[in-house]
Amino acid sequence: MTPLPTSHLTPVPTPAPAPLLSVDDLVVQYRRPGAEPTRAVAGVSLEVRAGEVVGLVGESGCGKSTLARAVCGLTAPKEGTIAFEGAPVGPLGVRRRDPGLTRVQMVFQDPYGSLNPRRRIGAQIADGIRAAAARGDAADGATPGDLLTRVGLSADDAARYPQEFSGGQRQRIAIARALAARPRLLVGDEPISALDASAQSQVATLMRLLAVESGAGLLFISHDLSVVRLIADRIAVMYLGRIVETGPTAEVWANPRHPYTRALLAAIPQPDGAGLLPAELPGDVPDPAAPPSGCRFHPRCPVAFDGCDREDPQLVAGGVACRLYAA
Ligand SMILES: Nc1ncnc2c1ncn2[C@@H]1O[C@H](COP(=O)(O)OP(=O)(O)OP(=O)(O)O)[C@@H](O)[C@H]1O
Repeated sequence: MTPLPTSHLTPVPTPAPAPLLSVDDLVVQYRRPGAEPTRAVAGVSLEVRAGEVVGLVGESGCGKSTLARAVCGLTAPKEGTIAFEGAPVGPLGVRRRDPGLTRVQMVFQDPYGSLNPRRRIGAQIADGIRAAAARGDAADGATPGDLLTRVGLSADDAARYPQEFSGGQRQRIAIARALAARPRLLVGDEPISALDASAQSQVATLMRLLAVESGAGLLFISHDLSVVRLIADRIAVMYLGRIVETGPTAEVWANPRHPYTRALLAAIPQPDGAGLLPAELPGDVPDPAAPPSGCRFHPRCPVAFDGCDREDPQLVAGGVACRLYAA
């Protein structure tokens, strides 16, 4: 049979690559005996693409760490899905035994607690190299010494112990250890908040540089918006278990829309002592075990209006969950 001519066929467009991380309607809850469950993450959807840095910001208690821990398989979700490179990740028990889990690496807040004080740092970094090999990732030949050099330390430091280093240096070691596992996604959970001011932007910039250079995505959690502005391509603002605004960093910075985002920006100290915007944020984040009715932010919102205590605004396509912007 004569084959059909194919030259007239319209080329099939190449589909956009699946996001590296895709979180859909995620709920994570904690249970305490005799108390209402705490929904620390109460329906979050979020994507991170390869080579992209997403900054997750919000006050203490908003659920940022809980979200990060769920993404890394350290906390089981109650509802919703987490997909990695297009494939849903399984329940926690399965994930713990899955060497593929090491494709996601986390850098924690506490540079003193996250490294084993009794082991030389070279040996701890070598664990990461072995983890990548165990899941069958082609080795790039990097040694612990090479990785230490990449984070600005010396190859000779591999023979030393964590307590011989400053907080900023330890965080660099933690980053080298995470990178050793050749992650596709790096998650930084407040990785700079325990560091002194001079080390903060250096460590944040280093994380961005190394993640992007290796084609990995970076989910960078911080309550320091000025640092997030420096390194993130996209910002997601979290309040009481929900994402309330998301968008390209420059856009959110130039035109913050959610009253909570505006208040966070207003709180950034400026050289002249004034905030960026004339807004203020009264009170604290409420207890997630008993969230306010309607919009969770309404009791603290400077522009709440009739109905905000009843209607719960969803994150719309424009990237903001606030009735001020409802169609
Ligand atoms: N193990 C736990 N058991 C019970 N409640 C918890 C637990 N961990 C966190 N929570 C609660 O869940 C909510 C969200 O906490 P989470 O640490 O995720 O927030 P966060 O935004 O990362 O804050 P921080 O920056 O202070 O870590 C808080 O109300 C917190 O008290």
